[in-house]
Amino acid sequence: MADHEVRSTVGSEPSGLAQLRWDEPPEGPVLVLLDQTRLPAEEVELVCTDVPGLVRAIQTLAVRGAPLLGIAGAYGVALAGVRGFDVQEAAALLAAARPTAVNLGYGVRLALGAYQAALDKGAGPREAGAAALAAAKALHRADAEASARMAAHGLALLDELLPGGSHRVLTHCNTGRLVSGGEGTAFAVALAAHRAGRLRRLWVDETRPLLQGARLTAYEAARSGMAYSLLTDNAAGSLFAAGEVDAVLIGADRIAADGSVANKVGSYPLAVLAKYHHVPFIVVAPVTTVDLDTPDGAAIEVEQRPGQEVTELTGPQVSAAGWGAVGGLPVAPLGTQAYNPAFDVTPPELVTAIVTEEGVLSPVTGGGLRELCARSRQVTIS
Ligand SMILES: CSC[C@H]1O[C@H](OP(=O)(O)O)[C@H](O)[C@@H]1O
Repeated sequence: MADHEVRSTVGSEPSGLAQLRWDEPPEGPVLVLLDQTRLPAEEVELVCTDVPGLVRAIQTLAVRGAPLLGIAGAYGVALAGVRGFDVQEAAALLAAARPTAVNLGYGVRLALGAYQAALDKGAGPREAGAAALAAAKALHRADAEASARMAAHGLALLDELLPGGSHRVLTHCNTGRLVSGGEGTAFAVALAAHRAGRLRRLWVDETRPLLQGARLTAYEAARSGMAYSLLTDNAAGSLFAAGEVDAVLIGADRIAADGSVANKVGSYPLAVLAKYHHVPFIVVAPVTTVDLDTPDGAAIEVEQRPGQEVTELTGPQVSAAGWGAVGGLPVAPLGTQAYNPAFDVTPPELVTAIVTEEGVLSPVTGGGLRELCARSRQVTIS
């Protein structure tokens, strides 16, 4: 069950609503999400009281973005545990909600492992649920810390690569606080550059078809005070040709063992443009987005989404018809078939650097990735 509770409408100042928070009202524990399908028009909180409601929120991108999906997945297992639902079934439903972002499965497994370990030590279901909740909260904190460290590493890299000290950065999709326990991944680097007085402009790809750039990155950029301009995805090429892009900063949903990067569809063409125009193409992602069990880009499952998201002008929304029901403005003849992959894959040779909380990997090699992951500290559950 997931109910909309309008807590605020968008004003000039951020409402301060958290992108995701655990709450324990008298009627029982809930997971509260800032519904990203309603932004930027409304800041609406979605209150999830059970796992099917959270699964629908994930599938309709009310909650989205790899790191935050991991956190939401962990809280989903905790919600099942503390409310006495079937935790194994809940974990399976959550892990299958979206296939590409590896963080989702990671978060689910982390909380499920804590739940099972508590049971193995003789705890009852409620205590085990509390252990899963502690794991989810620990992941939430760890991601916020990772975001801050990525921002610092990323800004240092920009300063090293772009000595002018006034960076024009292009970004794709949305990678700010709406995808993270902290200030995000790629957007957090741009924010750090802005705060340091070294961001001349953020070029924001609108990111068709769900417009995460226009709706969400512009929303976050506007509130940060940085100079930014929105562009249609197909205008990016002319910006490169005009010499207006100093670097590309993007996030990731899954990084394979060879350094191939799955990210929002439209990322691969930017990597080709960056290569042709000798512009750094920088991926910013926490180590939890690296999947050493997936050997290469061809092995990454790319989510295929409903064609209506292309043939109608709107984002997905939850409705009586369930997730994926889209009530938009048709922009193509009725019955038009659409190709709508949610992601594409960029090969490592087109990636200048991968910035993680453990440091920067450049050039991108499988060995370097494994070494970086080996440095990563496990999430400590207090
Ligand atoms: C840094 S995670 C953000 C990542 O997630 C987005 O996908 P979606 O909006 O479908 O969740 C996109 O790939 C971003 O780069």
